[in-house]
Amino acid sequence: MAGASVKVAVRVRPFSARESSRQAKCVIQMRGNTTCITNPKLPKEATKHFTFDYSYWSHTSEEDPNFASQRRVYQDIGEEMLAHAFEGYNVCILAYGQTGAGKSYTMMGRQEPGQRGIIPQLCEDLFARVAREGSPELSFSVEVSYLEIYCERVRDLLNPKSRGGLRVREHPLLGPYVQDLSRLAVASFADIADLMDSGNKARTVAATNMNETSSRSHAVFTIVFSQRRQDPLSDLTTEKVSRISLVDLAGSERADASGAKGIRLKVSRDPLRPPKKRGRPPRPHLSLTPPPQEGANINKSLTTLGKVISALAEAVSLGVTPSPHPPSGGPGDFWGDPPTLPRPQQSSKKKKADFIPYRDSVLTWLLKENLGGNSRTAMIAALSPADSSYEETLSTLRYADRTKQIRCHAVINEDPNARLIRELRAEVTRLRELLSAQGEGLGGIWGAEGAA
Ligand SMILES: Nc1ncnc2c1ncn2[C@@H]1O[C@H](COP(=O)(O)OP(=O)(O)OP(=O)(O)O)[C@@H](O)[C@H]1O
Repeated sequence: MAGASVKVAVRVRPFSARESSRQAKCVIQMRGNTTCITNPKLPKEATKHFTFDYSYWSHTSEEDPNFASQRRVYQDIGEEMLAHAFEGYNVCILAYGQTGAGKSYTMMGRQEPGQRGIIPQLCEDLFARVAREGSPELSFSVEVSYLEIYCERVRDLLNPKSRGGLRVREHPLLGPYVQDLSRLAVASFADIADLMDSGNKARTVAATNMNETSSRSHAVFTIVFSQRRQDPLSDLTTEKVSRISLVDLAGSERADASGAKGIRLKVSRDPLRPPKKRGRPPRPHLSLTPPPQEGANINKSLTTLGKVISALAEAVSLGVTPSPHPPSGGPGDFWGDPPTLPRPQQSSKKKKADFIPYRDSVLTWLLKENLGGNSRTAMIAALSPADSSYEETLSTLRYADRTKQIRCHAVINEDPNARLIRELRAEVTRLRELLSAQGEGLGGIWGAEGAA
């Protein structure tokens, strides 16, 4: 199979209060799937056009027939990805874009009616479908984890005691994972909504020029969804497991553009000292006083993500299938400086394909399978409409354009029994269809003969 391309959507939000107060001009137009951007400093310069799987116009309001609501975005992207998860594929939805462009709104949204984002809608649909399809033969289990990567350190958002610094390790078959990350079983949408809520409250935020509550970290919400089927004919139990990764990336702008330059994590106590009181540590908040640190570190993961995307796109243009499983040689552990892997002699095309720098950041290492590997992946690039953000928005559009070229090679994650039964069932269906087609053909001839 050639593999499926990463689905790419872009979405433009309304003006923020700050942009409106500065009489911002909208530099984005959308027609069908095409997004156009005009340079406000050179309005006579040709408008740049980009075509994506979806271009969502959310700059106006519900009254506008072209307006893309939270529901519409979910129906196009979330529903498709959930259907793939039920088929047994790993799926991933990533939100990318400048600070304040609307990533968290698209992924999480707000509590008010009609404002919920992809993650809560997908979780609700998942449990609704589980309730509809569950039977004595088919049972489901759902587990969730929620982590943030802040300054290349992983923190468990579902463990009130976690202060970051969890190790990322590699399982020989299952790939990279976070050691000691909580994975909590949930039985209903209410359970998952509670966890989401407490995880969101624990995220590292800061006020920036672009966004009053800017998420400064990359947040990865993962649902491990298992389907166990008892086959009544063979009496075999088969299992399919899919991993649903929902990722809200930190703002992609240069640190100085957001005003985030010169800020760093400020917690109300020394993070190396044990907490005095029991319970959740205070929510990390950033202040503008201490020396710079954050920008470079956040950008390490984002810069590497950009390099991974470029390398994957280049590999596709060279006609090479890159492997997210490069020749192993380093330790199965990623903490601190990534190991340098010894590389065997290979053709220059193959070399290029293996130079996908997944290991250069925690984010890309954890999302390795979702970027060109065993996953169905979608990216939503959030755009600011304002002329003041022109450069950043153009760079987001170019990033999204490159992402379109990536192909993933998803397989159904099932045990060998499940695969055998599924293949035999498909074979039976194929033979039945063949027989009935031949029967119809013969019936047609006989019918014609009978009529003669
Ligand atoms: N499509 C939209 N419709 C209405 N409001 C929106 C939309 N997109 C974003 N907003 C609002 O704009 C503000 C910034 O959005 P959001 O927090 O989602 O940005 P972000 O890209 O996640 O930023 P950061 O990287 O700083 O966390 C929020 O108040 C959000 O509610």
